[in-house]
Amino acid sequence: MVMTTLIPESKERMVLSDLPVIDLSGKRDKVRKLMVKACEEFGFFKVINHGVPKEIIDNVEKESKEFFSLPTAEKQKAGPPNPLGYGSKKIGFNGDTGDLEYLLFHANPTSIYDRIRNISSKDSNRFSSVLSDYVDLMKELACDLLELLGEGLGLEDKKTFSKLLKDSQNDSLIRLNHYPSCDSDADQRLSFMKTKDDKSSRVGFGEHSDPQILTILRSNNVEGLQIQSPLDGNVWIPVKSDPSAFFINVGDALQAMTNGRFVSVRHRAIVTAQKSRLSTMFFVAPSLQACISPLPEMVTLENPLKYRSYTWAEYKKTMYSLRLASNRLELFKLDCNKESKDLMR
Ligand SMILES: C=C1C[C@]23C[C@@]1(O)CC[C@H]2[C@@]12CC[C@H](O)[C@@](C)(C(=O)O1)[C@H]2[C@@H]3C(=O)O
Ligand SMILES: O=C(O)CCC(=O)C(=O)O
Ligand SMILES: [Fe+2]
Repeated sequence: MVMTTLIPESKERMVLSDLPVIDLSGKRDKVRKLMVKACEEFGFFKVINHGVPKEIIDNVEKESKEFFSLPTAEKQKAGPPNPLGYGSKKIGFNGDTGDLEYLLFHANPTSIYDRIRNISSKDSNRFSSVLSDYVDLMKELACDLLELLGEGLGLEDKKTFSKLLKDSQNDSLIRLNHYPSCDSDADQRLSFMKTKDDKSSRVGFGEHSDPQILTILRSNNVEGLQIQSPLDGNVWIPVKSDPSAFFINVGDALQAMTNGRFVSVRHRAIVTAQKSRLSTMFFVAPSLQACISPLPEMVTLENPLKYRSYTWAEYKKTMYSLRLASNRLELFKLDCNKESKDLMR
């Protein structure tokens, strides 16, 4: 099992030798400890030996590649992004743009099938069944990870997190992103940014944190994902692509439930490659009625209550009214000093 730590380069600057890699075939008690450490330090880790069959992963990549190569009019049959459906360039409702196209669905077979059955030039049954199989496996993997985290944190109910996903009304999503290669005509039109080595690159998906509990990301063999350094918000750490692995990130809801012990990592996707990039995200979300609030065992005198309770529906309403880069969870933060004083009274 590989697990690396921060290496101080100088007093002012720290560099990350590598990001945490967790081998899920390792001993359970070691795996859960490493996962908790990774969620506290980075809000991000990679999992290997995850047990998801390569064939299923390859099928998703093949089907999404085929879908994104269809004529625009065909892709649009998956519906305008309202917010679910097929979207291109526009992200959300508040003026965010990026150099990508995407499919965004509720992660259940009926929603997936309903969205893609109208795409006549594609075997939509096959596409739906490949995605549904993938979603089933993502749910299984996510439940395992959430239970490991519950155990690792020593929660009284180890299934606190996984129960939210097991709820039949869960609001989890599946997203397929396609970032065209740099030499496309879109080059001329899109916003540019400077990377660390001063090379120009395009914004694929701008910086943000994921609002949900946990995200499981997988991409083809093309770089692009970056996470914000936990030590310096101006430093972006490139994540080396690994198509055989999954990348896990903590979302805002898990940060809130752990009362800030786990960090919802800010991340972004940039486009520098000469090859187009395909990524698939499974976002674990509770039901709309679920109440998200810091767990009692996460609130201590040293770490007083940081967030107010909210329903997932309330959080979604807020997030859709804001820009991609906004720090949504800040709006649910309590005045820690005031709360501690109240507790002491
Ligand atoms: C600009 C937006 C797009 C987004 C909803 C939002 O108003 C703010 C959060 C965005 C995000 C980021 C993570 C996921 O990709 C996503 C599906 C989500 O749940 O929150 C997107 C939303 C979206 O693309 O609809
Ligand atoms: O495509 C990627 O690698 C990241 C996309 C992302 O962060 C998202 O869709 O929320
Ligand atoms: Fe994201």
